[in-house]
Amino acid sequence: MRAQIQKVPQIVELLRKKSVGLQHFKPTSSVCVLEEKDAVEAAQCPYAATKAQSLDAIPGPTNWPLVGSLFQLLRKGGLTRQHEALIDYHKQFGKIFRMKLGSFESVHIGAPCLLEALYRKEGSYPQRLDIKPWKAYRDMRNEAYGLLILEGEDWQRVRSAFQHKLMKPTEVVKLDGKINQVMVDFIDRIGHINHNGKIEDLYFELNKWSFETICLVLYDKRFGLLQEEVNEEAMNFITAVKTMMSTFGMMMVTPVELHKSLNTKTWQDHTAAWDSIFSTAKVYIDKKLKGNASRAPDDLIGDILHQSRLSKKELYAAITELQIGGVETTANSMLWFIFNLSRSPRAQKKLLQEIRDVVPPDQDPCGEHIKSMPYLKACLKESLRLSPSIPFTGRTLDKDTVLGDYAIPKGTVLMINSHALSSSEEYFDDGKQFKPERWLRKSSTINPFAYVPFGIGKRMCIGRRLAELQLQLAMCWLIRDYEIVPTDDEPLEGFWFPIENCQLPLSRDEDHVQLL
Ligand code: HEM
Repeated sequence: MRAQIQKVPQIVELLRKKSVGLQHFKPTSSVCVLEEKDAVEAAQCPYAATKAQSLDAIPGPTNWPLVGSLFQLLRKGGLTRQHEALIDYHKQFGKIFRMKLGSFESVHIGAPCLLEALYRKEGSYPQRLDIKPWKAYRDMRNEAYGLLILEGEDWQRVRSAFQHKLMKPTEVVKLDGKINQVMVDFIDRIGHINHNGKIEDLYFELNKWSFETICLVLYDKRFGLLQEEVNEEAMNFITAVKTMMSTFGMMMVTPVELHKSLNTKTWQDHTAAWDSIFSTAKVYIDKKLKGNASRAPDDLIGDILHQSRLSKKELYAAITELQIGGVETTANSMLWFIFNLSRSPRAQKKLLQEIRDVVPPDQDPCGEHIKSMPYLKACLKESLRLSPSIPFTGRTLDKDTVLGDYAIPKGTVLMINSHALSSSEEYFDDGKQFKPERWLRKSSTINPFAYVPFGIGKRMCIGRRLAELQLQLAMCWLIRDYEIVPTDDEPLEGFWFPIENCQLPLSRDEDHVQLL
């Protein structure tokens, strides 16, 4: 099956199957969670302005009428290279700068100290930035909002319904069986689809893997995406998610009302995609609601449906957004995890040793094993630091707030530039290098506010623990059977935003193929 897919970094790895000695060659971006403990231990923000200046005093790039810095950003490579432009702007304007892109104005922060100040002043219902295109669709179709776009007490109500089951490690670990069910198929598929060590589009395969996993967790439904013949319903579903994701960026920087009133192609595609997503999701959520009397121990969503007082409409929106939140982010993180290990044979060897020490050869890796694998955790952390799949998150200030030297008024959108923070040599020694050991040092000097791949505070990623378990288990399965070897040492071009209709067949590079 061939499909259209986003552009992927030029990653080509050679995977050698250790068990049979056959040569397999396969081709190919938490907050992490700032743990409460870390936050407490973190140094207090060293500065708070005695005499704060106004918002207008914050430096920033060109601000032309109507377009702001849009053309400048386009010249720097456009939305797909935004993360690099942000690093450049921080170098040019300092830890805080102000930028306008079309109608979207924001203040960018790129210093742990400013992030800490923001974290400590966080209210009960932190707001992210408004995703207007999503809200416009829901309002038009009279659908509810989910966690990604909800605000205030409604957000907290829905968040609490999911928080316990999704953020508690002892609950999430119960999902290892479902994750492994999909992994068995994924490993099998890799074995089948690599031809002379070449897999045409690993990123697409990883998207199908993450899609299949999150759907099994949320809807208890296997879509068969990793089978030879993928059914139409599944393809339509995955295509709709991709179309929805690839059409909303444009409507973030140009008024969505305009798109709606002119019925632009972007708006039409966006709404058609949401229609398709909702209609499919509703079928499976309804099935779960009907058959919810007897639940398996790993039926996380069944338990939530049973216990929560959310309306059906709220459940549709919340579960659909969990799915949206979990596909691309996890696939992208896995791709980068593979890539980073491909360029660090030493780390890979150490990781293989840890896996062999902990997982008996006749057993599948499971959640319990992961608990005894500090090196695996460090490798994932380091990969997310170097290559976070989401380069920034946002907050809309719900009160006037002093950050550093500036008094920033209520309503201002703040962008937390997590990628700029975690890739900075200022906060990470040898910051451009993949060094998992940095996370294992006894006396670590890493500022926890410099590493936030899953966001921060009350609004941080609710799928973090599930994603981490999924990524760690997947890497165990892969490393146990394969050696990941880079076939080139070309510098990478990272990406974070979907590019439509871009197929990137990865070709075998004879110079770099490593033969057994
Ligand atoms: C490696 C994978 C993932 C990464 C890097 C990631 C990253 C993020 C980030 C940066 C945020 C914004 C947090 C903030 O503003 O402070 C977020 C929010 C969110 N994520 Fe994830 N995520 C991942 C996986 C998942 C998964 C698997 C799910 C679903 C189970 C998910 C669901 C969500 C939801 C619903 C939110 C909004 C939470 C709220 O506002 O209450 N994410 N994620």
